Amino acid sequence: MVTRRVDLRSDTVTKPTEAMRAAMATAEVDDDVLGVDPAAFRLESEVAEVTGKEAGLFVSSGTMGNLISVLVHCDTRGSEVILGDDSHIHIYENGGVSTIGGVHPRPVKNNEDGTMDIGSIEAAIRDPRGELLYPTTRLICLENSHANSGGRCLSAEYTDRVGKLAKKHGLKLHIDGARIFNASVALGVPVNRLVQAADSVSVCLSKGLGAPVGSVIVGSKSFIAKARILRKTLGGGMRQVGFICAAAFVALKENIEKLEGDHKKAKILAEGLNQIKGLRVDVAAVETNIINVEIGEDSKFTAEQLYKNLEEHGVLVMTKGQSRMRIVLHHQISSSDVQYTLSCFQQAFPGCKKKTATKLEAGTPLTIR
Ligand SMILES: Cc1ncc(COP(=O)(O)O)c(C=O)c1O
Ligand SMILES: C[C@@H](O)[C@H](N)C(=O)O
Repeated sequence: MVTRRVDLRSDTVTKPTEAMRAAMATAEVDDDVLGVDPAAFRLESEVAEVTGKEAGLFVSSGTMGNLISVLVHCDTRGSEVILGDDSHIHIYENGGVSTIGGVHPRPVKNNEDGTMDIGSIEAAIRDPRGELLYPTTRLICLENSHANSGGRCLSAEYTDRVGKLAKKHGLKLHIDGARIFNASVALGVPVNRLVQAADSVSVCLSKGLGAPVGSVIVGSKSFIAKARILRKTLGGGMRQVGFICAAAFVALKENIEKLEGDHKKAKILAEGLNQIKGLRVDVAAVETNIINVEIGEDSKFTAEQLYKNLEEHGVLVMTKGQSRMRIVLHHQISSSDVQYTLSCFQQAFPGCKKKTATKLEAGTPLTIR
């Protein structure tokens, strides 16, 4: 019988801490649809402050944050949004920008580091003289950190270049910042600098920061005013929402400092997995809390079979196709959980690669049972 559970499926799986539960129990709440919930206002103001934007709006999820942001920027029929072909908005949000918002997606190839070539973005911008034939480009979306590339971080300089391109063509720039705090910590760059060029950002409190629910979108006051109306239209107006905003405020205050530890554990786990014969991990690409693990063609396992093997030992991951799986670290995964996870993989793949182990950071002993 499995006595241990190590949930590495996502950083969305965390449970509220005691401090979050206490904050929820004592939260001062009121009707947020009427704009008077004090805990919601406090959280929105704090996230706006941290991101350097004028205002914020609490929404139920990152998906809703992205949807509202895209629809506010693309509020005219026939609008088109340029976004990564491997972006979360394009891949995992049920095509909401189109099915709900009537916005046409214009995917541009994501590079392995989560960026899109600036030239490719510019080439995708529609020529306004073709309006008889083409949709009208109104928005560019970036994602930082970039989940499907394995949590890779977009630099402030790259983001500024995309912002400059957007302005040159009269476009807006939205950043899916579900894990912007992970990028900030990994790069050592303040969040407000990373998103300086953006007209709007969707910031998840429910990912690496560990809040039970919610995101905050930030932007100009006029953008947020429109977003508030659209949130209500989409049924996202919540009444005494301060209960969950209070927990998110605790997450914002207490958990940013834990992100570096998540990243270090991810690196240690990545190093260990990459030493296992039959697995391949691009360790250098592990910049934050996400690890993509490739299962070798010569392996006896498919991702699904390995998933089941790990599950029998209480280790939960996500599969991504036949030969890839994703592991996501979060603040409720301990170093001991990392060691246990490595040993479970080791049992499934007996034998280490012949290559010498990649040098670990000093002081990070790695032992594989
Ligand atoms: C990069 C990214 N953006 C947006 C989302 C959507 O967030 P939610 O699951 O809260 O809708 C996710 C989900 O984890 C994500 O990874
Ligand atoms: C799966 C995906 O939608 C989710 N955002 C995650 O990263 O866990």
